[in-house]
Amino acid sequence: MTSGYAHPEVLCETDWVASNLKNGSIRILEVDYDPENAYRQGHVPGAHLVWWKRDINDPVRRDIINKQQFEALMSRVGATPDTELVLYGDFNNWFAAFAFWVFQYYGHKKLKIMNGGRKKWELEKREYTKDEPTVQPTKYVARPPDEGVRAYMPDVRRAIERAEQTVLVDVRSPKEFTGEITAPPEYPMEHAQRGGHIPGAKNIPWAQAVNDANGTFKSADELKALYEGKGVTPDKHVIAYCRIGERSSHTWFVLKYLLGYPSVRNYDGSWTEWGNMIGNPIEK
Ligand SMILES: O=S(=O)([O-])[S-]
Repeated sequence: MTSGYAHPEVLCETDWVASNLKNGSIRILEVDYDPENAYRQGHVPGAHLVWWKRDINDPVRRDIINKQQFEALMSRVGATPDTELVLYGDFNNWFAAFAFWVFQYYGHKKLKIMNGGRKKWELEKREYTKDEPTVQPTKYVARPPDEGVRAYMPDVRRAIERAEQTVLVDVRSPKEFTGEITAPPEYPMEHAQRGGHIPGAKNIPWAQAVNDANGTFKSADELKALYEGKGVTPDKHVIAYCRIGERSSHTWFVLKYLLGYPSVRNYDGSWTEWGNMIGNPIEK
């Protein structure tokens, strides 16, 4: 169900994907945390693999891919700036939402997330294949980055000073928020140097926006109650953050597209940058 969302066009249902698979009008990308236990076990027919660690994150610079790397990725999957890309993945679309944010940043606007991701496709026992698609590489030229979707450390400093106008949303687990642990509990990620959170941030874990049973997004009314109940209202500028900006991409997507908040940015430097910078104020 996509009704009630501010921008339902950025979501598609599994039925819609299944019926458009064969006509070649869409390009499907599976974005995984762990391809060995996801894409390589079988995927939606025609889906290309995007592995967050290799394809959308630069391990040397410890940053998102640069414009040239983005163009190379789009070229590899045979996309042009006009290609409609459907993203889905493991872990309730955690990494698919991260790809959505990175692709938006580099100006690719024709994007949809398949509601429910791998989980729902599997639950519905739909067709899977292990065959990897082959396509003719394209020459993709990205648009200039859209800085309107990204927040940087100075933006966060300003947000702390202007708390009546801007709200920071920490989407990590409560234990990361309080500083008891310094990496997501479920997965072997690198740890930040210090524990805690950015002063004044509200803790709303990202997965609260998802129905655990099938990985789909909660209804617009449920999402509204969740965020507005914690003071994250559409009249404020919102900055979402997590450890390195992946889970917070999911919350960015929910607030910007499903609820239609006018001013939402993802701080991908996130806790790893803020907390590791000695001198930055923190709370526990
Ligand atoms: O999602 S994450 O960047 O916090 S690992």
